[in-house]
Amino acid sequence: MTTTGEGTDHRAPAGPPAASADLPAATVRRLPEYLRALGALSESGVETVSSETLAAATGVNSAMLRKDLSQLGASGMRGVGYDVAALATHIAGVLGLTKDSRVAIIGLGHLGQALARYPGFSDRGFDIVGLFDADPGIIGRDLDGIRVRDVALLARAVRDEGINIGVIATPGAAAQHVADLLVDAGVTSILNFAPCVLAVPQGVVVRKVDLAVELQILSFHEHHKTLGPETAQYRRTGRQSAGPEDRLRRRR
Ligand SMILES: NC(=O)c1ccc[n+]([C@@H]2O[C@H](COP(=O)([O-])OP(=O)(O)OC[C@H]3O[C@@H](n4cnc5c(N)ncnc54)[C@H](O)[C@@H]3O)[C@@H](O)[C@H]2O)c1
Repeated sequence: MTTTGEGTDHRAPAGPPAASADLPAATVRRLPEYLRALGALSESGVETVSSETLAAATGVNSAMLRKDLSQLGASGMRGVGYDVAALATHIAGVLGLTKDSRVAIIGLGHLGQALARYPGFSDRGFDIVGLFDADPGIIGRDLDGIRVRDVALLARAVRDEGINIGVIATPGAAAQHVADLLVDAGVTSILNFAPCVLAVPQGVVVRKVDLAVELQILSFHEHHKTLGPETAQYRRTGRQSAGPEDRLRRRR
């Protein structure tokens, strides 16, 4: 048996998670990271892992990781650690990854084609089964064995082929129309890359991905790291104090 980490303190969870639908959103956001780290450990032949090692592999502190896992129903046992395979199965169950998802990408331009060709989705149980576009110059193209179809055929494909996740990679102006097509066909999970807010009925979950927003957040941290602690008041109140402005002017 291979174990990583000293001072192990938890074992694999037993039984189904209690009320996983009520998990805090922040915990849910961390679960895929735990799963990824557990997958890497498993591939290296590691069978048990301490909370400290798993926390280090996922970039969270170990107290938070233990709290997250206890909310999933993980029980702890000193000196044993988490069973890697059992914990991975448990988290996959909470995330609903026990059956493969069937994904359609709509909009096969620069981004859509990159997503369609990325092999990492199927490794994690997301099978890309449908590619749809509105441009006759793109419809009919073969992308790694999948033919791009006319978006007019989307609704029928959703019903006939069990597509349950739609990925929107069209320009913003077309995104709401595409979302409407997906929802009308019965899709209740949408990943939206277009820079717009989608209106969807209750019960439909939309996750928005915006790398520009992530870059802006990075920029914020970089900016305030450079300016130092004087900016704390600005961060708290939104009012610019004289200090950072002066320092900025000195740097220009
Ligand atoms: N979220 C992010 O981080 C991120 C990053 C890059 C791009 N984007 C966004 O992703 C989207 C795609 O970007 P891109 O660079 O690939 O654009 P692109 O112009 O290269 O591709 C867009 C594709 O959508 C297709 N399309 C247009 N209307 C359609 C419709 N009604 N139905 C089906 N297909 C339709 C076009 O024919 C084209 O193939 C844009 O909205 C862009 O702003 C987001």
